[in-house]
Amino acid sequence: MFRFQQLHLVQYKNYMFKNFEFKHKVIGICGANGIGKTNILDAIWYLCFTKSYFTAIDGRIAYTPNQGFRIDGKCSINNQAVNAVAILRETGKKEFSVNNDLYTRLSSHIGKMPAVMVAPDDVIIITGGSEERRKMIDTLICQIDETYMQQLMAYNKILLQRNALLKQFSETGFTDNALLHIINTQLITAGSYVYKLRKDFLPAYLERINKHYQQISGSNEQLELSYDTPLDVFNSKSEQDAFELLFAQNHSRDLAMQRTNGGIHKDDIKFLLDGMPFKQIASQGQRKSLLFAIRLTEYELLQEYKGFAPVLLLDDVFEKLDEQRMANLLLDVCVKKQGQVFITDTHKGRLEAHLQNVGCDYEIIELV
Ligand SMILES: Nc1ncnc2c1ncn2[C@@H]1O[C@H](COP(=O)(O)OP(=O)(O)OP(=O)(O)O)[C@@H](O)[C@H]1O
Repeated sequence: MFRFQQLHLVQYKNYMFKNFEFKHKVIGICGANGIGKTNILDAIWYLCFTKSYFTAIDGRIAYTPNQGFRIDGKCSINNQAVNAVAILRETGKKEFSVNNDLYTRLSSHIGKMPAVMVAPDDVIIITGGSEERRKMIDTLICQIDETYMQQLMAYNKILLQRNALLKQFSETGFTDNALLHIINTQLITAGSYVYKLRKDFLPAYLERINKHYQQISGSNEQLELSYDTPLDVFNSKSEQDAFELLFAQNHSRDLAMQRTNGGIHKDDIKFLLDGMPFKQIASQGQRKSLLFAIRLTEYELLQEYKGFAPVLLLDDVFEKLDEQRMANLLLDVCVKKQGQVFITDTHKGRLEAHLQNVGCDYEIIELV
């Protein structure tokens, strides 16, 4: 079991200095727009992922006009006390420690404190570009497989180097094929691992999303989800061979365009509804149902791989679904599922009524 008991914020967004205690399984956080509800969820996310869910640049997090912040979280994971501390020093230096052990590599923390967020802007996963869906897959698999994360980081770094090299070839008018071969080999080694895991992992993941979608939407809509990768053309080959063939096929194009046209950085997930692209024909409600289906699947998979439930962070979800669907979902996540749930809403009465209705063990934090 993974539970937060305390969260202490110093100069984190709108909190100059604030302490929160959590004693229950479900924590409802309510208050007016802009009061800082989401910022609490974000601070929890920060402790789980060593970065903010909403703010890409750490320097923008500190309570304006100060610099630097600190988040202290006390939790228990399978009855072990865990004290996670994230600090951004005024110099811009970032430190992260668990039980006073300072990480030398922040990435080693990923997966130790699993979490799932549902936030209003997340429908971008469905409506946005392919990078949003790759981020969705990677956030999940990185929490499950540490090597995947390392290989993915290596791939992204080498990809930048390869693109810079292609540019340099064009500028100097000289193509160093020997050097390109070396960098291709490095890229293929890292990429093959990521490709293999995506290929092994995604079919069952997508099937589960589909199952959850049918349950949430209460319909028999024909939703099709598939892993879409340029490496597919060589599917019968090993991952390594597929990559080599793809690079060989794209060789002249890569040189002409000065960038790498094929690889796992072009992967996508295709969502089709009744044979049509989901984002083109789905209603708001259908998009929201799919988003919940995605997050519930992530939750379940993390629970299975970790042996304990992740923390679930639900930001402003009441606007997302109709009353009955919301009630069903809350019953599922607040009662049937094991993990701790943080849920924000502007209306205290509505939030409390929902939590009372499902009969869960809850507390309300009212921000004023
Ligand atoms: N670096 C910062 N310094 C000071 N205040 C900040 C900083 N970053 C964000 N804020 C403040 O945090 C507030 C937004 O907080 P948050 O998003 O948590 O609100 P919320 O209660 O979730 O609102 P809503 O109900 O509208 O979603 C804003 O008032 C914003 O000005």
